[in-house]
Amino acid sequence: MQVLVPYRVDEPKTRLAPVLDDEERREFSRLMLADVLAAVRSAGYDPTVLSTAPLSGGDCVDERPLTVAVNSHLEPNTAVVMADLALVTPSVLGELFETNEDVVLAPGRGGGTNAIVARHPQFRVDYHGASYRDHVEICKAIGASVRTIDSYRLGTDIDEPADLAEVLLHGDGRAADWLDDRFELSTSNGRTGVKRY
Ligand SMILES: Nc1nc2c(ncn2[C@@H]2O[C@H](COP(=O)(O)OP(=O)(O)OP(=O)(O)O)[C@@H](O)[C@H]2O)c(=O)[nH]1
Ligand SMILES: C[C@H](OP(=O)(O)O)C(=O)O
Repeated sequence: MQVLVPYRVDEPKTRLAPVLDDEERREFSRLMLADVLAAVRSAGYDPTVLSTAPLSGGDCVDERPLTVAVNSHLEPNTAVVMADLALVTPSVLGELFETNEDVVLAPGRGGGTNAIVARHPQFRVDYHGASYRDHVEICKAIGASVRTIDSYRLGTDIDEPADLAEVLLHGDGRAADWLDDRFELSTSNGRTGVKRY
């Protein structure tokens, strides 16, 4: 199975700008990418980074917007795993990859789709907005069987400052180490967040 990991090189993780400056967002997003790639490899698969610009040898560079780029590299039996899943582990990826349905969806909080396995030849992605709902509708339209994976680790994409608390609480990769050197948990305002040391 082909495993694509989309990655936007320019201006990564803009929604983290309230707490991380430009250089920090670049560093942190690269470390999340590295953690995701390591987990895919440990699960027994060879990931391809679908990147908007060259990163290191072996990437597939495609400057077009996310949906167009992914669809043009979809072939039956392709997984798409986002690069901002800082909590992902080989075992949850194994659960995702070792399925049989035509399309397997791992929803993210807020309506997105954090990971997909697409085995049906007519399936196409449609990211942004409530893409999980859109992907279910696409499956209905093409008559594809669907399974939704209920997973905290696959469901936690790191988009907003509040998500960083999840990394401090449950991460153990390079991104979590990097964050742990700079931030600590803050429990003073109700919901657990992060604050700089
Ligand atoms: N190849 C490619 N990957 C993308 C593109 N836009 C986002 N991604 C990747 O898709 C995944 C999910 O991205 P989002 O969380 O929607 O956006 P983001 O760019 O990471 O962060 P924000 O700027 O805060 O929206 C991440 O792995 C991104 O690196 C794109 O246009 N092309
Ligand atoms: C790409 C997008 O990611 P989000 O903006 O939900 O993190 C989606 O999953 O449709």
